[in-house]
Amino acid sequence: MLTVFDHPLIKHKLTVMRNKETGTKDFRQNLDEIGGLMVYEITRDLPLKEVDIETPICAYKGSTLAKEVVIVPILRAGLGVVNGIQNLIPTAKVAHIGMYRDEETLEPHPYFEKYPSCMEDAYVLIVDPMLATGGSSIAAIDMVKRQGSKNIKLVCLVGAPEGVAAVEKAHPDVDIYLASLDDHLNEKGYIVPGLGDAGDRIFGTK
Ligand SMILES: O=P(O)(O)OC[C@H]1O[C@H](OP(=O)(O)OP(=O)(O)O)[C@H](O)[C@@H]1O
Ligand SMILES: O=c1cc[nH]c(=O)[nH]1
Ligand SMILES: [Mg+2]
Repeated sequence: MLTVFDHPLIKHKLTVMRNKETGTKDFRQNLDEIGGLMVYEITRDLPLKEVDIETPICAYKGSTLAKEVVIVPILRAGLGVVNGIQNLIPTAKVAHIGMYRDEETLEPHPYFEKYPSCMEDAYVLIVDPMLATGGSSIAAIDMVKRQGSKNIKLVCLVGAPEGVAAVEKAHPDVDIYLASLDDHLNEKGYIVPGLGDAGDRIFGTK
């Protein structure tokens, strides 16, 4: 299932990010904020468990999160989405998947993976600002599934129709969330209109 968020705050912040005049600091800040806004909606289905506590006044049956939440950024650019989610879910654990896309072939190349021990039963959010051909996301979902995870969501900011179709075909059980479904990929595999190279804009490496 694909969900594209239609919210004025997300549209406003994404426009700031798309603007080529926006520098690293504001790019990162808006990415943080959009990540938080998206995750607030995405996590409506987070399971809760009942807990007995005492308020200063009386006994109370309350609710706490029933599952571990694991954020899985696809390095490097995915790191830019972690902070905004952790602000809302400070107990979330963070796995890391290192992956770069070959500039010529556009094939994904994994170079690092590290997971917490709770992956099998966790509520997993794979995060990356960009879903272009879908190769990196598909490879990351494959890797997370090899850890035994079943409850996986893919959270990206900007997606291309080609990438969405590829992920839906490879992993029909994984819900995809976007802030914007853009128009197409150009001949170099960049999303149009997009926001350029997200990793470079987050880390100032251009
Ligand atoms: O859908 P795809 O065609 O696979 O492209 C998307 C991937 O490309 C970018 O990463 P990049 O390879 O630039 O690595 P970086 O984050 O280190 O810059 C982006 O952050 C995604 O991970
Ligand atoms: O448009 C794109 C496509 C892949 N990776 C990016 O950072 N931007
Ligand atoms: Mg990059």
